[in-house]
Amino acid sequence: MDTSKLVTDTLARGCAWLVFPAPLEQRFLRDGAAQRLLLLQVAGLGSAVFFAGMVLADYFMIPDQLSLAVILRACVYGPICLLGVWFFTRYHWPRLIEWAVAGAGLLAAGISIVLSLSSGSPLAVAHLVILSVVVVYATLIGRFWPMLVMCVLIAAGHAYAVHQHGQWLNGLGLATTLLLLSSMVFALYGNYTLEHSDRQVYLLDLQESSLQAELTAANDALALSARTDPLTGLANRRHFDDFLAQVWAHSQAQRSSLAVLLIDIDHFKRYNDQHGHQAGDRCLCEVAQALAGTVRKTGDLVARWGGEEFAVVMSHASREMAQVMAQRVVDAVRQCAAPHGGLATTAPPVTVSIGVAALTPWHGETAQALVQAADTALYEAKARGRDQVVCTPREGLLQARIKVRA
Ligand SMILES: Nc1nc2c(ncn2[C@@H]2O[C@H](COP(=O)(O)OP(=O)(O)OP(=O)(O)O)[C@@H](O)[C@H]2O)c(=O)[nH]1
Repeated sequence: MDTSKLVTDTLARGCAWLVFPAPLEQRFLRDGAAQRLLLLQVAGLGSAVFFAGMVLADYFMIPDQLSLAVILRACVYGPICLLGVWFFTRYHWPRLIEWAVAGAGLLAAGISIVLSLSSGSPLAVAHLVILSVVVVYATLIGRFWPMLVMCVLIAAGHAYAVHQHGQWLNGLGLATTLLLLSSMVFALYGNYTLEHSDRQVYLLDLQESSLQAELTAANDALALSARTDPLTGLANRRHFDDFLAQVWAHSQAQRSSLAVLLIDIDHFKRYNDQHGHQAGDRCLCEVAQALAGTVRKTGDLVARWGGEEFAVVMSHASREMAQVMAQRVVDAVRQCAAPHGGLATTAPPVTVSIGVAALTPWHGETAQALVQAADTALYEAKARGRDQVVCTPREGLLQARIKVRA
């Protein structure tokens, strides 16, 4: 299934369970991985500092266990947290890192429960409020499902601790229980809402970028078809005109020579009459291929001029270079697989006649005049018996003629 359909379906279905179909979920994790990692790195380092700072609460509430608290906070939780941050910075496991956040929360809560249970202080039960702080801190950054599991386990640990303290449903035990449960409900609700909107926004972004990509592809295809001849796949007349105008301007600025070749298939009407229009189309394609295979220099363009005529623009090409290229085209077409067969004198191969014109453009001349000159040369090639190249006069002479015409 393609991504854009998957995204549309998922948007329509909604993501109430905070999980996308597998390929989308993988992409969601991958795309958000760098940002999540940064957040969790900062939060992980912050939690090591924050949890060490909790030693102040230990000092006031369970002074008899202060040294154990320092050991557990500074020598157990802190290093494990730093190790986790190092591990996930080195190994990018976006799914596991979310569960590691829950693991860190559970470790912090576990340490608080151990400290509370091992203390004989009258405030040992009140010390369990730290669990609410742990829950809020973790759910601010964690993903919903790992946080839900963490909350359930912390709630069970808390219930066990107040039960051990003998304050199940009374006094401070009840107060810390209510505080913990309400913190969990609010924190999880906020967490769910945030993750839900996070996912929704991700889907909408994805949908927009895939629509954008489709639009760009459609525009590109449209632009390509607007300048391509559908039968031969060569550039069409419009593209030829635009390209010639560009090369002309460039050659004028650079004072370099350019050439135009006009190519016409000989006796093509007879070919059509003999073999039918479809075979004529195939023949046009073969000639087009022969042309494209011969004129391959970047900066040159082969186009279908219209009907059975083709045209070539050669940038940075002198009259002599263009003449050599035209002769190669004549040979290539003669060798291509299309047998003429329509006329005894030209059978077996299909042949072309070519008119060549080349000059260095000066002000006052136009590209159209150059094409006109190539057309006149083509006419002459036909008149001289076809299957040949005729070049316009040398540059100076051609320039003079073009000026006279203009
Ligand atoms: N099959 C096919 N034939 C085409 C296409 N476009 C033009 N033609 C045919 O090309 C032929 C051109 O004929 P003419 O202009 O008389 O030229 P010619 O028979 O090639 O004769 P010379 O150019 O003088 O050698 C016509 O029969 C057109 O129908 C096309 O797209 N496909």
